[in-house]
Amino acid sequence: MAEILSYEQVDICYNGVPAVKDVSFALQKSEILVIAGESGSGKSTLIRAAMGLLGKQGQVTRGDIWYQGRNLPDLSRRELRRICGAKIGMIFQNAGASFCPNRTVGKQLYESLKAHEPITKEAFYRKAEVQMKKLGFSDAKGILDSYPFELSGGMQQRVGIAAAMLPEPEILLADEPTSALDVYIQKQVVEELLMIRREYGTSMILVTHNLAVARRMADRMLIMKDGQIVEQGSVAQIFAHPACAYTRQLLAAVPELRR
Ligand SMILES: Nc1ncnc2c1ncn2[C@@H]1O[C@H](COP(=O)(O)OP(=O)(O)OP(=O)(O)O)[C@@H](O)[C@H]1O
Repeated sequence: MAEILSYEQVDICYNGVPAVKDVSFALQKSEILVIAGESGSGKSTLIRAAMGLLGKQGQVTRGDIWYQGRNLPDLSRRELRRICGAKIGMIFQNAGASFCPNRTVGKQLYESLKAHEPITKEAFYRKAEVQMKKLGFSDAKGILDSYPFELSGGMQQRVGIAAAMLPEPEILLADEPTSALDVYIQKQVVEELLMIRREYGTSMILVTHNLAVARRMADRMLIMKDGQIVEQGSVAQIFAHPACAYTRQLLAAVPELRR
């Protein structure tokens, strides 16, 4: 397998206070890597660092994050903008909440794709409909012609994820994409993400508290505590034979992902 994104001995601080300490791991091509661990352990910080989204207080103070031979923390804002979105997409807990209320979903997705690649409106609608159908949307045209308020929260989230896939990024970084959703919609979002990997071979890092989601989706898992990786391994190995006491504690109560 080929490494597509690689963290090497990364330290990250906010206002000089360490949040991530000496973290090394690599994401392989087409792999789904789940990062789990208690609140405040540094999971979101790790993936935000790749996108240059640590804010004014946050800084990678040591180590490298390699993508296509380039160390992401060393890139200028302009260089990073060319990679983020187009090559590395990111989705958040409320991916759908960023839609503007008074323009149709299609218009907004067209504008955001146009920022990454030159494309006519007609070509955009053709592409978006094909892509959304691939991801399990039965009425892609109806959704594109809707205003955001006409879609349920769960549908907005699913469309937000489809939107992140429009430029066909190689990597998708997902920060708690299911945590604001009821279990039924959670399952649809999980299936959508798995379909993305099947259809496009996208590599993913998924941050989640939800170990049922982790079990359904992950090839490999990293367990974080206090800014450090305390355990990593295949999902089968982590669930069947957790080596670390903290991992055993985390796994003690895993709800099933219901239909
Ligand atoms: N903008 C910020 N300014 C200062 N400290 C921050 C900032 N963002 C995060 N931190 C701190 O960095 C540490 C790691 O936070 P982070 O959000 O990465 O953890 P997490 O594991 O993703 O938590 P959660 O599961 O609750 O989202 C925490 O101690 C947090 O308080």
